[in-house]
Formats: sequence, C-alpha cells, structure tokens
Amino acid sequence: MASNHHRAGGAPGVRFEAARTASRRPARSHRRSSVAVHAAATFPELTDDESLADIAKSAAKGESLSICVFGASGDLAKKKVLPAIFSLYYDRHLPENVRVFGYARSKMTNEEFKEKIRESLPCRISAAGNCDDVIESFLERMHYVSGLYDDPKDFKALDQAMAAEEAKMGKKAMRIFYLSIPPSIFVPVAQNAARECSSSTGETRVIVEKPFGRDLESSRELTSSLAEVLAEENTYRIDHYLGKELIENITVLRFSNIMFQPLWSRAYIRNVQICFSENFGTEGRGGYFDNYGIIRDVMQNHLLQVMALFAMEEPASLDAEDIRDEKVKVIRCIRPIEMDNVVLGQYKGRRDGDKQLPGYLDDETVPPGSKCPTFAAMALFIDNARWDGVPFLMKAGKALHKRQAEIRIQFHHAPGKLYKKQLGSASEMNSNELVIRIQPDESIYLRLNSKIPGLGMRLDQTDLDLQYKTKFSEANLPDAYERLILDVVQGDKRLFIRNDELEEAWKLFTPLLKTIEDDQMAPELYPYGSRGPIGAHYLASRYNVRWGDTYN
Ligand SMILES: NC(=O)C1=CN([C@@H]2O[C@H](COP(=O)(O)OP(=O)(O)OC[C@H]3O[C@@H](n4cnc5c(N)ncnc54)[C@H](OP(=O)(O)O)[C@@H]3O)[C@@H](O)[C@H]2O)C=CC1
Ligand SMILES: O=C1O[C@H](COP(=O)(O)O)[C@@H](O)[C@H](O)[C@H]1O
Repeated sequence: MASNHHRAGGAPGVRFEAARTASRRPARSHRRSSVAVHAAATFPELTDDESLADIAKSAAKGESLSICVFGASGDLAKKKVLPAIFSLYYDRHLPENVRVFGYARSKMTNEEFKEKIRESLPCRISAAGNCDDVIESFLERMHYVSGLYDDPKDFKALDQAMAAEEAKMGKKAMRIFYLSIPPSIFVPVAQNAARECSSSTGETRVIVEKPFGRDLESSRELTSSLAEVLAEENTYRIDHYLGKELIENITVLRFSNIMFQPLWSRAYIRNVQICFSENFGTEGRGGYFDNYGIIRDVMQNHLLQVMALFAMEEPASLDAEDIRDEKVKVIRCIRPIEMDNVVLGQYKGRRDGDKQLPGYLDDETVPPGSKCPTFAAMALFIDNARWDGVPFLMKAGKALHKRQAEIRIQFHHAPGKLYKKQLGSASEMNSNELVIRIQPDESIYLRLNSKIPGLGMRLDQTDLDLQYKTKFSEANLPDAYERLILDVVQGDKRLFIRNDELEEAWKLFTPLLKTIEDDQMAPELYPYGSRGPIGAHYLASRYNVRWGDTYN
C-alpha cells in the first residue's frame, strides 16, 4: 500500500465520482429497477435514463469498490460502521459495484452474519416505501470471512474472497479497510491487510479508529509501525466528531459570514466554553476506559479538534492540507496546561428512588480503587495575537445529568451605561452569547438583549434561534460515520487527522497526563447524574466565568 501514488487535490487511483452534492438530495422512494437504483449515486445530477447509460459506461470501465470491516462482530461495527455504509448505499452514494466484507475471529456463516447485521440497518426515512428491498439488495453484497488477526493465511483467504467478487465486476477495484478493532491489534491487522490484501488493480485505503496511542511515545510508535506498510496519504485516522454536522458548520459560520469575522477574537470574545457531557457511565466499556480516562477518550481528540476549528486562522483554501496546516498551527500555540488549571472527577453511585445508579468503581471491569478520571475540566490559553488572554474552558464527563455537546462563546458586555439599570451587573446575564449545540437538538443560537414588548422599558435576553429539527429535514442530518466513510471513498482527507496534528495534540496533553498519573492525583467524586464536581465551578470563577450550561 505504501507505494500507491497520490494525485494532488483529490482521490488517487480508482475513483468513483460519487454524489457529493452541497446539500443532500431528499431521499426518494426506491421504486426503480435494481440496476438503476445506484446509478444516481455515482452520477447524482443525471436522470434515471442517463444514469442507466452511465452505469453501462462505469461497468465498461470495470470499476468496483470493496469495503472490509475488521472486527465486524464488534460493537462499533454493528452500531455505527455497517449502518453508515448501508445508509450511504440506501442514499445511493455508493456505486452499484460495491461489496462489503466483514472479518473477525468469531465463527459465523454468511447468513448468520447477515442476520446479525440486518437488525441494525436503519431506514433513514421511515416512510420510504421499500426499505426492505434495499436492505435485501445490500445484504446480497455482504460477505463474512472468519479468521485470525495475526495469521497471514487467513488474510490471503480474505484477499481471495474479495478478488472473486471483484472479478465479477471488472478490472479495477478500490479497497477500503476499516480497523474496527481494539488498538492492541491495529498494527498486525494493518500489516497483514497491507501485505496480503492490497488491491492489485487500484487504490487501497485504511481507516484507523481511535485511540491513536495513549501518549506521545506510544502514538509515535503506532504511527511509525503503520507507516511501514501504509502511506500517510492512504491512512485515514478517524475522529468521528469531525463528521458531525455542526462541527463542519463551524468553518462555514466563521468564514462565510462577515458579521462574525470581526468579532472572532479577544477584542470581542470574553471566553469560549467547549462542553461535553453524557448521562450514562462507562457501562460495559470500563475495561477499555480505565486505561485511557476522559482526557484521552474525549478531550485530546474530539474537543481539541473542535477548539482548533474554532480558533484557527482562515485557511488558504478548503483543501485538506490547508485546513490541517491551520489546525496544527493553532494547536502549537496552546500554552502548556498547568495542573492548577485542571479539575478531575470520578462518578460515584447514587440512589434514585428504587434504583441504584452505579459508581465508576462498581463496574466489574474497573480495577478496585482506580483513580481514573471520568470527568475533567480545564482552562486552556492560546498564546497568539488573536486569542491572547481568552480562557478556553473545556469540560467533559460521563454519568452527568444530561447528554449534550456544545460550544459557547461569551462576548464582552456592551460598553457604556445606557441600559445598566435594566440589565443588572452580572455580565453573563447581559452579554451576548453564541451557542453552537453539537448534539442533541442540533442548533445555533445567539443570545441578545431585547426590549420586552409593552409600555415601559423592561429588557430581557432572548434568542435568535436556528433549530435544525425545524429548519431542515431529518434526512439531511447524516450520521458522522456516513460522512466520513463517504469521504474515504472519495479520497477527501479534510476531516481526518494528519500525523503532525496528532503529534501536536499528544505534545500538549502528555505532560499533563504524566503528572496526573505519576502523582496519582485523586479525582473529586461526584454523584451519578449530577452536574459534576464543584471544583469545575471554582476553576471557571477564577477566570470570572460561569459555565453557560449551568444557568441555561
Ligand atoms: N464502541 C464504540 O462506541 C467506539 C469504539 N471506538 C474504537 O473502535 C474500535 C472498535 O471498538 P469496539 O467495536 O467497541 O470493540 P470491540 O471490543 O467490540 O472489538 C471489536 C472486535 O474485535 C475483536 N476483539 C475484541 N477484543 C479482542 C482482543 N483482545 N484481541 C483480538 N480481537 C479482539 C472481537 O471480534 P472477534 O473476537 O470476533 O474477532 C470484537 O468483536 C476500538 O479501537 C475502539 O476504541 C471508538 C469510538 C467509539
Ligand atoms: O469516542 C468516543 O465518543 C463517544 C461519544 O460519541 P458521541 O458521538 O455519542 O457523542 C464516547 O461515549 C466514547 O466514550 C468515546 O470513546
């Protein structure tokens, strides 16, 4: 795989001109013949007749796509990866000549595998007439191969199974491998796949799941082991937050709206809050989690990526390299994180009526007495001209009172005293706030001071509110994995993590993690379902800030 070349600005090797329309086409019912169904994905602007003609051309060109999911028996494959591939198929974003392979050690027949997967395949629009037909047609394209992860022979068998299907479809085959497996086997699986299963006729791309190491050193080791068999341009490090609708919208919001451009700096912004909370604990994933903790699990990757997109300078273009250059630059400007600016927490059990909500240490897969943080809050600073002195407050936690992820931008209060009497002096209650709600209930709203209608002069805060649910149809909110897998098919790396980005992210967090672990820092306990440790509020108040999610 390392030898595959890369064409500037696009997908190297086999390429499907798949549908990447600026806005998603509304889902249509699948009433056409099965030959026609997927032509529209390959040639989105074409009518059915034209699509049929082009299907013939595509078949004549002899191109096919094989996607293989390693760890196909696992949680992520079932929950996210295979449903996302199906949704792309359903929405006609994949070519007709697509085949999907599952690979894992579990012994299953093709039929058993398909039955297991069938129940997790979503029909995006419940009213869509014949989703069942599309499911059947998708399942016909699926194959399961059972094998070990460290035995080249088994990978040869996979290669043969893929080649046999590809031979029916044409001369050129692109292969995509998704490593939906525990990190301990990333390297042998990537090596075996590269050596035994690379496409001999087209491009081979590999999607690597997080975690990409657990500190700077292990991340470097992983990068260099993967680099022995995979060219960087064919390696797609996935951070599924980058595939979320609202996160893609950050750059659109910033760089296409003149009203925001002058405001986006220390001159107008008082603080930025990036908050992630989940209303469930590590249930079932405690074994994995305990080795990582919330900082590695969510902050070093998802939340740092959000911060980078929020704070970076305008890229020279929308090209993947230009965007990633800017992200790297801004991450490098983040000041080393001091322990004084960090609060750690761990959830404890709580009684809720008849129900006992478990504490982190009640999870049998968690080592007794673990100090692993399930919550963290920190203040970060970007030492550049744009953001000098602006606190970026980040917090993330499991087993909190609600599931929510959002960015809150709190502006300075308006100068002067004109409406001071009506607005009061608590700055967070009278200054503007822009909220980008990543999930759930995706929305963007701007908090303004406004006059309450009526006689007299009473003021209150009110929202200019863009609710995705009411403004856009649900069909237009693809799952993050859908967007990202389609990007891999198209060779678009904008939303994937480049190796130098990863390196800078680990340089920032590794010293902090080392201090926490070397000093065995004890986390502050917080009850399951609460708002997290009190310490997070003291941290914010040190910077004269209140967490927006505590008063809204
Ligand atoms: N689940 C999630 O929500 C998320 C997962 N991820 C990442 O995605 C990847 C896959 O996650 P997930 O599906 O939850 O993982 P699983 O633990 O479900 O593992 C996937 C498959 O790998 C095989 N496997 C599990 N443990 C081992 C082992 N010790 N040695 C060899 N094979 C093993 C099993 O298949 P078999 O025995 O049949 O071979 C299993 O079905 C991981 O890297 C994870 O960190 C990232 C974000 C979220
Ligand atoms: O990567 C991870 O993300 C999930 C949260 O993802 P979301 O899309 O549901 O917000 C988190 O639960 C998990 O611990 C972490 O590994």
